[in-house]
Amino acid sequence: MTSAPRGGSRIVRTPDDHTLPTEAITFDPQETHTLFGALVADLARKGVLALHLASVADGLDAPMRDAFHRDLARVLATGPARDLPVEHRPPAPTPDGPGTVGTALPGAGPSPTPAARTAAGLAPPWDFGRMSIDGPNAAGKTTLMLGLAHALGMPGLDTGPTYRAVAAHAIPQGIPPTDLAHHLTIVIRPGLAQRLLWRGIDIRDDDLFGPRAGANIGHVAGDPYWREAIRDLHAHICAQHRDIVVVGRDVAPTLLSDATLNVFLTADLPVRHTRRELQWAHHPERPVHVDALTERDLATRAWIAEHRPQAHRLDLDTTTLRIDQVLDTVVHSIPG
Ligand SMILES: Nc1ncnc2c1ncn2[C@@H]1O[C@H](COP(=O)(O)OP(=O)(O)O)[C@@H](O)[C@H]1O
Ligand SMILES: Nc1ccn([C@H]2C[C@H](O)[C@@H](COP(=O)(O)OP(=O)(O)O)O2)c(=O)n1
Repeated sequence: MTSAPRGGSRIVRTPDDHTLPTEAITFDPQETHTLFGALVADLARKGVLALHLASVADGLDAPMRDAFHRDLARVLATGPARDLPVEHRPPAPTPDGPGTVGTALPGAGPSPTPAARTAAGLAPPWDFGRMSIDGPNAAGKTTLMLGLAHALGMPGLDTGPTYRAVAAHAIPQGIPPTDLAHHLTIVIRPGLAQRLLWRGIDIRDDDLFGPRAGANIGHVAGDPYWREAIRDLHAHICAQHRDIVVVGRDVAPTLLSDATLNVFLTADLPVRHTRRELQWAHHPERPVHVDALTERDLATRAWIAEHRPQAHRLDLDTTTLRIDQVLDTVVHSIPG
């Protein structure tokens, strides 16, 4: 299949050794050099600090890391960001430090301003703004979010797992929608995968994709009270971030109607089905469930087309695109 990743999956270890999903970031080693060259050039043009670029390379194996640093050094030597320092590891965010934002985590607070973050060496001097990624299941939304978040040093919020957490925990425990924020904590940090905690304890992926979640997810997604409670929780997080990437099914119309970029991502149904099959190849207990575009997907797509100016929207069919090509296309579509 042409759209299948050719380079194989790699585990990417983030600075605090949090491991991103193996399937999240896939590179074709043959094309690594040009991939990084193009990506780095574009990011450098936009003034991203080298330390964030360097963090992309932290988990790569040696040849790929070398290729990345060669590209980075070349771009920094010749490009607009040549005066910026090259550091190879960003300071690891601490649980209550300025890189952490949660909803109910003790000590968590709003992001500092970009200027304060730049002064602390934590963030790019350039705001990417808020970006949304909507689309049907297995279109590659979460993968794109992780790529953008990791490459740009931005926090990423995946809204789907909140629906799953409600289905796995709140519904079986009889928690009403109005109490959700007392029980569920969402922690997002620049460049790192998000954490969901139920009453302070990390929720395992096996719970999010387990039979209880599967049995209740349809009810949660179809219940306007739950949708409102979940949306409020996510809106609270979005309000704390000037730059963030948010993934879901209706993020553009309900959460980020004035985003820097609203992306609608899709791919043909058989391709999405194959992607999910590959993704769950080592999890035979997880159902491979891929739908045609739902009414909600179509409504979101239509909303973006109707309400967002051309510079702020991207409708991308990824059927024949590799992950790195999707990431590259989106990075090049960020206005500014
Ligand atoms: N462009 C692509 N080509 C091939 N595989 C992809 C592509 N984008 C994502 N994938 C793979 O497809 C699977 C589903 O992607 P995911 O990001 O979880 O989709 P979504 O969040 O839209 O449900 C993952 O295993 C991912 O690695
Ligand atoms: N913004 C959102 C995010 C997810 N949902 C729904 C859609 C799915 O049924 C569940 C789980 O989301 P998830 O992102 O895991 O979806 P898939 O497994 O890709 O179908 O939540 C939603 O209705 N609105």
